[in-house]
Amino acid sequence: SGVVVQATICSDERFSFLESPGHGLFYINRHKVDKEFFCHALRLHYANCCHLRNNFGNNICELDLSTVKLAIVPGRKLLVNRVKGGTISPPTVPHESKNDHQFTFTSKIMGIALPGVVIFGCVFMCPCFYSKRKKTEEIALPRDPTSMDSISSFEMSANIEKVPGTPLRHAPPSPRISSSSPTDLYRQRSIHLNYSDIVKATHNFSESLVIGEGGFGTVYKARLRDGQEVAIKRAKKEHFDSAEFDSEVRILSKIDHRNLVKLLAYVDRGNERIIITEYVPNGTLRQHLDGEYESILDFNQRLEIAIDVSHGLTHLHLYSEKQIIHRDIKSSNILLTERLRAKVADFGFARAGPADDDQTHISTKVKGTVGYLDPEYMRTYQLTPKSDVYSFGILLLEILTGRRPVEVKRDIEERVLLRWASYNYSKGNITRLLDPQLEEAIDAKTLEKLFWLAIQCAAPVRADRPEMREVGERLWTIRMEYQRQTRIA
Ligand SMILES: Nc1ncnc2c1ncn2[C@@H]1O[C@H](COP(=O)(O)OP(=O)(O)OP(=O)(O)O)[C@@H](O)[C@H]1O
Repeated sequence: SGVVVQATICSDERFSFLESPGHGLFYINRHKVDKEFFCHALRLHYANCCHLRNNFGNNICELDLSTVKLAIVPGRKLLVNRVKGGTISPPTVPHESKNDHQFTFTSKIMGIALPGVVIFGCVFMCPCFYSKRKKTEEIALPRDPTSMDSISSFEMSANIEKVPGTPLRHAPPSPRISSSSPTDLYRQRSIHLNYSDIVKATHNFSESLVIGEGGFGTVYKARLRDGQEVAIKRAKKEHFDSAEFDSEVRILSKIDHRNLVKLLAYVDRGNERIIITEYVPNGTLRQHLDGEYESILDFNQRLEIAIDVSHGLTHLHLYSEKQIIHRDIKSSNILLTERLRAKVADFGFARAGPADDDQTHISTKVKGTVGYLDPEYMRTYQLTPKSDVYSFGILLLEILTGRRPVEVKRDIEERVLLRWASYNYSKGNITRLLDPQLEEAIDAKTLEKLFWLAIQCAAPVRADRPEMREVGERLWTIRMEYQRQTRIA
């Protein structure tokens, strides 16, 4: 006598429930789950702009958008736990067959445009895209202790002998520590700091030294006793028990590359989680593209920035001790030096790639920023370095057009950058795509190669995306050709 209602929504997950008076059965992908889990997952999909037909689930889960909408404002971070742990089957992933590589030009464009249409539909239909909010919010399903993500976090922390336990995960908060006991101090590259040094350097975390506010904390600019300028990121209390702080520290401590922001030290004790990195003085790429600085980035500078980012990512993917996937490549995470060279920042979502050579991917919860998230990763929960390549494709489009991945105030057909760029590329309207702030006339062939590269990077299927190293090489060649042309002209 119950009524079965079902809907297929984004990420290929099938939700169904049977409700009869005083009783309910809830399923995700035909696996029985409890109501709380069901509703949490449904809210997540709703928040992620899936269109739920006939108000599916609204009566039982009270899908009040105001509780979740803030998590998916375009350009903000999104954190999604995967549904797994034996109760729910992971989606099957299409094999990277030969056919995957045999798209014709038109089908590629179509393939790229279609997810754009989906995003576009979301932008159009989902009121959450219209809400504005400064701070990042996260939403997460209850953490599953058997998930690979939590296991690898645990294993990684066991490997870092210098990282003390994070007391807040295991014990009630202890009072703020201002001593210089060795446990509250992590020394890296000869920087010796303790909590009181940091309090001094930041004038007791003075508002006047704040240079930024991110999802996980406030960033201060400070000068150390030896005169060195540093950025000090102080984690927010509510994020103390998150894995992001540990992740950022672990990853940063192992890498040293001129296109990646360097970790200098960190303090991890009591209520404080503080990361000290090199200070990169010239703002973010997004601020430059938004015209917040006096001069507009010229075309050559933009190419150099793209090359720098590709080199930083190639280092993470290929040459660091462990393969690292950044997972949050976006223009506001690219910091610029005085000479306008780029450094990739914010490793809060970074994680190690597959440990085994035979493994093609890791299965993990989806993290990243809306607008930059690899659709295949979102659908399958399989993370590979190609997810960074996807985000890089969107970033390259930003660099060329000056636009953000999603701009809700634009006309409908222009709201989703990838879709708009793919459409115009396929019609041969390439010069239309170029940032109008650029005063130089750029050769159409150069632009075509660049847009094609960006569109390929942001292909919906990872098999169609180039490796990051190849991306860097192609950018390098395009820049050489461009410079040769400008010298001749
Ligand atoms: N090393 C640094 N040097 C100079 N400025 C920095 C540095 N690190 C961060 N900032 C500034 O602080 C801001 C906040 O950085 P943070 O990495 O905490 O967050 P975010 O990436 O902007 O936001 P979110 O966490 O939501 O992605 C940056 O946008 C940048 O302006």
